[in-house]
Amino acid sequence: MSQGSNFVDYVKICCRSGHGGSGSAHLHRDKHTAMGGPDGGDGGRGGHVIVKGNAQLWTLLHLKFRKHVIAGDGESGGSSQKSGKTGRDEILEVPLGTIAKNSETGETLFEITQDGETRILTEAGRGGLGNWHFKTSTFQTPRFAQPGEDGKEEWNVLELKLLADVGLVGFPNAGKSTLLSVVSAAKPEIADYAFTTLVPNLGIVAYRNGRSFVMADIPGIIEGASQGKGLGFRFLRHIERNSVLLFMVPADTNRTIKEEYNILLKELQEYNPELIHKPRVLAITKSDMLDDELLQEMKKEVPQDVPSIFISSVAQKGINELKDLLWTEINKEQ
Ligand SMILES: Nc1nc2c(ncn2[C@@H]2O[C@H](COP(=O)(O)OP(=O)(O)OP(=O)(O)O)[C@@H](O)[C@H]2O)c(=O)[nH]1
Ligand SMILES: [Mg+2]
Repeated sequence: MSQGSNFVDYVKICCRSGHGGSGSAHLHRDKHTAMGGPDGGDGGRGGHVIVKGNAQLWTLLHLKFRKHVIAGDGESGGSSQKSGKTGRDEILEVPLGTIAKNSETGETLFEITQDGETRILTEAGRGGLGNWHFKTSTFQTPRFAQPGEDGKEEWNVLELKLLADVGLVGFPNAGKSTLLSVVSAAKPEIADYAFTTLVPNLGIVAYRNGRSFVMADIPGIIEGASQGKGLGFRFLRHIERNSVLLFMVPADTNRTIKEEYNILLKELQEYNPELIHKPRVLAITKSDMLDDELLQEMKKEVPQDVPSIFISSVAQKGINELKDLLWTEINKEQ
């Protein structure tokens, strides 16, 4: 995260849910009744730690500094069967696509996919029952009630997989970050060395008539990324959800376009065969480096089984056509 990234995809939070309030052991008493029956109310449940989906959020950044989250305790029950107040819930709002895990066991608890969806992350203690519950025909005056249940304290992890419409797939230096910086307001780091991008960047791409889509710049994958080499492996998981994959091959590759495209495909397939079924577009980047003759040559050797386009982020060539191609593919899928 040292690159000033606006993207946080992992937070670990200590969550404490509230204790349940204790039930009341009150016996009814008024002017006319000296020794009434049991009327102690139930204790209120403690507060849960709750996770709630919010479609307006894109990162977990706002939770980065919340190391401890403490929900309120439930209150004790009162006389006249009055229930104790419920403890205050703590609600953590998260972007869609957030996965909750127990940090100790690594077990996945749930995933938030809908706006407004709520799930309990750390369950609160139940309130204790008041004494009137324990009254029977042979036992008229229970002078005891149930204590409230304890809350829980546990470490949980929230993890976000990018929910982007387009994921950029290419070797380091293919020009992925440059493209993102040209089509969106995102300002990823760009440099002429490999692995400039160490964390994924998100950008919102403005399209015609006020419409937009989300593009994710994913750190470069290299040959063997699916075997765990290079950084790509750690981040490949972010593209599992991207609905369209934009393959990027630089015009100055020392392989042929087809070769490089096929290597990228193979990497993805080895990592997760399902990725192969996602719609794809191929962009040949840095086309400003080609003279007309070379461009015509190379156009003949592009793979025919994928929509493709020559672009130059630097010279702003082919960018609108690329957006058209992507838009068509994004909307085909739905
Ligand atoms: N001539 C030319 N150079 C480009 C173009 N796009 C990117 N570059 C250059 O290519 C180099 C790599 O660009 P990046 O955008 O950082 O590449 P990347 O794919 O994000 O690389 P990693 O983050 O390392 O995976 C930089 O020096 C860019 O200036 C282009 O359209 N034309
Ligand atoms: Mg980059």
